[in-house]
Amino acid sequence: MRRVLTADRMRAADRAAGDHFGMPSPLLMENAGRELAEVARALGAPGGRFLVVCGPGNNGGDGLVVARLLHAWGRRVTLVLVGPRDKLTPDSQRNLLALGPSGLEPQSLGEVEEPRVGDVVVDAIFGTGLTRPPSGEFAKAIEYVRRWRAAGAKVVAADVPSGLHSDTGVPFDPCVEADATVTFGFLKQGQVLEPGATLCGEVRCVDIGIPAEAVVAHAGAEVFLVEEADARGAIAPRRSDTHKGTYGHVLVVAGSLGKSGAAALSALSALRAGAGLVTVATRAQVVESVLGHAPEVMGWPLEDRGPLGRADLESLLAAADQKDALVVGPGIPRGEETTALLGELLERVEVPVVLDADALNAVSTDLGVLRRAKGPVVLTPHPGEMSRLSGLPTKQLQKERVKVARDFARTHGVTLVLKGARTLIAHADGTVYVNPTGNPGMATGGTGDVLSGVLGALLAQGLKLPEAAWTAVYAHGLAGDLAAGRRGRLGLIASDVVKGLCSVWTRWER
Ligand SMILES: NC(=O)C1=CN([C@@H]2O[C@H](COP(=O)(O)OP(=O)(O)OC[C@H]3O[C@@H](n4cnc5c(N)ncnc54)[C@H](O)[C@@H]3O)[C@@H](O)[C@H]2O)[C@@H](O)CC1
Ligand SMILES: [K+]
Repeated sequence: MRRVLTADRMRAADRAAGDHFGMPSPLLMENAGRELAEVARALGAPGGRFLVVCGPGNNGGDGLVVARLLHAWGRRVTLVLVGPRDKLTPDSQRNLLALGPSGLEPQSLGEVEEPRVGDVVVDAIFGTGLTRPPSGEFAKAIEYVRRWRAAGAKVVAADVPSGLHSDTGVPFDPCVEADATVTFGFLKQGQVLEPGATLCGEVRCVDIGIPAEAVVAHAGAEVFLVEEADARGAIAPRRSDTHKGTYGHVLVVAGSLGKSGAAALSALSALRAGAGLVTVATRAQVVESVLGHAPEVMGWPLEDRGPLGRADLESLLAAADQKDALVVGPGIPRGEETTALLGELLERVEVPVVLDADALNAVSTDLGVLRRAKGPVVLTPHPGEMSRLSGLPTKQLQKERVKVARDFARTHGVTLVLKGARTLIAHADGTVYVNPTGNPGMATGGTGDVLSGVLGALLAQGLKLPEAAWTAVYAHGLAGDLAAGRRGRLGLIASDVVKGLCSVWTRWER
């Protein structure tokens, strides 16, 4: 797990480094500038030019250090300073002064000779201090950097590409697009969320002397980026003295006429994610077609009677008996009584329950049912379903995914998996995990059913929340990545992701 900070928490860590750990800000800036200069140097072609564009804040100060060092290393440097000189921060003023002996004089944007292939642009206009849309000469400078990149120069951003909001990952207009971003001390939220992650290019987090102890732990407000070792480490190797009972029995409540495939995908994925046994509870008329897709799955026929309602409760409770986890929702027939049915089911079932698809739409009409749950509950909405759950327009919630996911998980005492590029896993205690795996090829029908099955299987095998959730999401995304590696993204379908799961386990068993 890598800790991910907001701009506020990063500022607090910077301050603490100076106040309590003997690392004052000028020293941090020097370290930051040196690390950045080294990355820039490695990115440039021999004999290439370095264009360093500095803004008014400390991010610009980092750029001034870069200009001084690259010049001292014998490189050709062009320096641009955007904004009034007398408004520079004290640390930046100091570094402007330190440029004196080099004879480097800041130029204006219009004077600069266009960079070419092999040249490097160092973007030090804005960092974590950007709070509003860049305008005037700042916007113009960002447009120049974008143009120079289009002309073939490599762009390396200091801390954050200028124009990107370092908390939300949402860019202002305009925003720099970088080939690499060198970030200082700790990852920032905006670098691990999309579209920020893409705008950053390759992110390198460098040590500038801020000790981990300078970051104050904030229970319930932490954000972590999940890494492969975490997910891999959560899956215990199989012991030889085990049997199918060891690996849990998942009940999948899913499917209806025309949607038996959703049930089959979820059930099959649960098996492919290691569940010992999987039973699908579905309307009698579709049981056989579900089993037709997967002979390893068992069927629990529910009397045929349209949408799921109160009359199905007893049969579902009987089906849930002796099960280790439930997955409810993929392709279920939803009607007026479905919400009430789910409420009663949650109230009486003690094992973990994954709510997906139409089960989410059902609970969104009465969120109170979540609080009545006896066991742990995980919800796996895509942004459209999240919009119904939260009452927020999709566009708005996508701009503040961390906050929306965290608030929901806390308020309702559940684990929430908010799907989409960089799926978030928010736990009831407020901790948020960001998943880095997955690709746009997975934007295709049925991949959500696969995720719910994997999650159900891990819960049935005894993984606890939130670990089960971030492990399932990581593995599911990696399965999609490995499948896309073989078949490409465009034609990827959910069944390929199911097969990809096996590639994940082989990779992890090695
Ligand atoms: N504080 C520290 O100890 C360190 C800070 N570092 C650097 O400092 C950066 C943060 O510095 P700052 O907090 O000074 O902020 P920035 O350098 O990101 O710049 C923001 C400055 O521009 C102003 N501003 C914000 N939005 C604007 C807009 N749209 N148009 C015009 N002006 C705008 C702000 O008032 C602020 O003065 C980090 O990203 C990092 O690069 C590093 O040097 C490491 C150490
Ligand atoms: K920057």
